[in-house]
Amino acid sequence: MPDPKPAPDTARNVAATTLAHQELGGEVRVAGEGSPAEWVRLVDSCDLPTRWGAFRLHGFVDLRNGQEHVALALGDLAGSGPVLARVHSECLTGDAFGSRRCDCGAQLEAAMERIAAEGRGVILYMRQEGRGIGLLNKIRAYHLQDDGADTVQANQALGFAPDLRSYELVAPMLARLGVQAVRLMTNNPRKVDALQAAGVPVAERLPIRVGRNPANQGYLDTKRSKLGHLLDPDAG
Ligand SMILES: Nc1nc2c(ncn2[C@@H]2O[C@H](COP(=O)(O)OP(=O)(O)OP(=O)(O)O)[C@@H](O)[C@H]2O)c(=O)[nH]1
Repeated sequence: MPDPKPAPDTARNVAATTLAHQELGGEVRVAGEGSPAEWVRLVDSCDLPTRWGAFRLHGFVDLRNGQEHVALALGDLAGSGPVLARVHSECLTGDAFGSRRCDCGAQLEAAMERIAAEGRGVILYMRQEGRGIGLLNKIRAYHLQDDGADTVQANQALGFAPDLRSYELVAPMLARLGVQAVRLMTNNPRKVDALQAAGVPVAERLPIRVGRNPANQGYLDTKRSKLGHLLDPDAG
């Protein structure tokens, strides 16, 4: 039997790691104080050779809570013209384990491949697992979906909104990398609106319809019908 579920407001995945604690020193700010540009710090960068190309990996910390985020970059981001970009939300099950319950892993790989082919672009990998409810709550949500709930109903049954993500750190992270405007790979119009509202010029939205399979048909149909994703049911 699973352990009893904690109250939703204690369940957010915001625990600081050891490295983040070192970086934070005495600087932890209370949420809402200052501006997004002050909340995020670029800690360090390194080369990251990958299957698709030689990326640079940039590590950021959110000074409000110690949450760590990364950017995978290729080419001259500060050069002229909007940068091919993806703002990807963490999905351990899809990105690392090859889960077929969602389309996340296929989208991440497709984005890296497109950026490598173009020779310029960036992926912000935001640690907002499970649309912000965290990994263990996503497992609870999957359990409910095993029993018949859809992805929105499962979040709601656990006491969460369907989507808890925020995009306020995207603008300062991109600015730190020299990006002035993006061509955004996404099927999610709410993400485009959220980025524009946060001060990120989105010059173009590029669909990224990959990874449909028999195990995620219902999930993708719910994203289209309840969450507003621009997904053609017959798209590959
Ligand atoms: N709570 C919850 N989160 C999920 C589920 N399936 C995937 N996720 C999370 O959803 C996030 C990805 O959301 P999506 O809606 O696929 O993508 P999006 O980023 O809004 O839109 P795209 O840019 O088109 O991919 C990741 O954080 C995943 O961990 C689920 O059934 N329940």
